[in-house]
Amino acid sequence: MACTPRRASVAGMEAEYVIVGGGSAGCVLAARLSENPNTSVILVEAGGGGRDIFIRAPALVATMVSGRPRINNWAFQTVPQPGLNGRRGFQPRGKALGGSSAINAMLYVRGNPADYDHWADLGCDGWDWECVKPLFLRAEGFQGGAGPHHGADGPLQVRAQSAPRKISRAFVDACEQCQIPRCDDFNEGAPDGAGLYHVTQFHDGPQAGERCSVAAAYLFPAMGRSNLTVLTRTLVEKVVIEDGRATGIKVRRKGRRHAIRARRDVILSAGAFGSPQILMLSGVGPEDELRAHGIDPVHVSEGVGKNLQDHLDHVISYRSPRRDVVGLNPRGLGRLGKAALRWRKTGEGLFASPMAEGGAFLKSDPALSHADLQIHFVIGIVDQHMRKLHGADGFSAHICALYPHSRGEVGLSSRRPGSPPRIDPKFLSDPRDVAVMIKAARQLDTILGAEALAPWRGKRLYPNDGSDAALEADIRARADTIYHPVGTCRMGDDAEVVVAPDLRLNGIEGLRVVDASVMPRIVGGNTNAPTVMIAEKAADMIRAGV
Ligand SMILES: Cc1cc2nc3c(=O)[nH]c(=O)nc-3n(C[C@H](O)[C@H](O)[C@H](O)COP(=O)(O)OP(=O)(O)OC[C@H]3O[C@@H](n4cnc5c(N)ncnc54)[C@H](O)[C@@H]3O)c2cc1C
Repeated sequence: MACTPRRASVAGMEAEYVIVGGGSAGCVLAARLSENPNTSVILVEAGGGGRDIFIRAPALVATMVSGRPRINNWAFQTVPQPGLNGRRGFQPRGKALGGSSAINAMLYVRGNPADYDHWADLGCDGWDWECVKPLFLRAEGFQGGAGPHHGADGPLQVRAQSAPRKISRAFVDACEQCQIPRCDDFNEGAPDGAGLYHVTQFHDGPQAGERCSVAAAYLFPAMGRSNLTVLTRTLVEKVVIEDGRATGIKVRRKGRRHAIRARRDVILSAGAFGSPQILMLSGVGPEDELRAHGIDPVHVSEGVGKNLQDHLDHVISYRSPRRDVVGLNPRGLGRLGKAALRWRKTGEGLFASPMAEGGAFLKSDPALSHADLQIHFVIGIVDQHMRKLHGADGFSAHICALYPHSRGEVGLSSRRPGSPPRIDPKFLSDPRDVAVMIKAARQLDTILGAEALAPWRGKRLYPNDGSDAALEADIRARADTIYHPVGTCRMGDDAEVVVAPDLRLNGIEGLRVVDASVMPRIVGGNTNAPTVMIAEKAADMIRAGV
């Protein structure tokens, strides 16, 4: 396996393509570009190898997300959010090969076809649904076989959950009792209704039951190629730009600085926080932000770091008298222990669960043309991203507004590479988002109060009287991200965009951004599959010389 070279020196390394960040997008690019034996690729990742048990065992996601301790997680914080009573939000991000797909909930959702048509309307030629749908299908290895809405031969293994808990089915029944129709597949056209999520999990071969991170899907099978070098535990500090052209990167590895040259392109795939941060550290970004940190502008691009969009999420939790849910108490931990042993033998059972088993797409207003809210139904109590632990057995349901109007930004907290970016989502800064979240919280309340969930319902955490004022207060006191930051290197064709629809950086040769940061507008669903699609399309364009 040609992973981190043991003896070869990093100094003096060069390749045609140098990819920064081995996350969802970076792994797709490294694998696709190195399919051509006549080209060479170096992939540089700050985190580790992405193969440990925390990543492979789906249920262990709970130990990574909280960032306490930091396992494969950058565990960023936002600046205080006035919309959230001045609280700092928490922003987990994957730090390992696989990136955030190594610590995510594995939910496979593409969003609404109309989202991509809207991208095209925003000046992203070639990114409408008709153009991108085949790329989703090419990426997918669906257990249920190929069909009009699924691909079966792609690297990303996708399956229906093998053994969802009874309570998740009861959640779907509860939705039906609230006139939300049943939906068997959220990826058959526009998602609408309640059902069980499909997951990016191996269904085939010796890894069956393990998480299928994008590294496991695309990169690991390609690591034997002699034209692909993968450097882990290597921090990219900046892009080197000479005479208006990106010629390579500066990295820090084992305490030493090195330069790596790119003969053709440097490709930034460091995610919605990492990519704008690296651009700014390289002198590319808003002039005031650069000068405030003593960085001489190499190229002023006011859009870098702007347009941050994320799904703000409100969660309601109940204790449960039943034992067929997850609880962090001696009996619950005993059940998890048994489930771990079963999973090791069979790849099945509670340890294979994404925890967020059930879901729904619904409308905050019946007059809307499509769903603008999404629910994640979780089989245990989740409070503050698992940073506040409860011993009781229980369940939680999250609801988020899919199309927020608030726009935030990413900047620098320091000019020192390795320091965290300044993240300001500006949650609820647009009052329209407050109104939608109040409606969302009320709908979730009604669903969780439905008859189907009665056997599981115990005492509710954080009860309120259900008035607008009480719901708003609860949202401002507790809501936070559901982990979908995008948009900070926006693609499009107007003067403020960071990248053109070919994902080349406007104003600098030989530099592209390929990751969730290029989305001009957040999609109405989870963001991993869309990011994989973006990287598949980027690989096509790069190979075609676009
Ligand atoms: C807890 C959590 C749960 C989620 N659940 C889901 C889900 O169930 N379904 C879904 O579809 N989406 C989910 N998401 C979102 C989804 O995983 C992300 O949108 C997607 O992975 C983003 O891909 P990316 O390539 O843009 O960035 P990432 O995958 O985050 O990759 C960026 C990579 O760059 C590396 N990097 C950053 N800076 C540097 C640097 N300076 N030098 C070197 N390397 C660097 C990082 O370590 C990382 O590996 C979740 C995310 C999180 C955090």
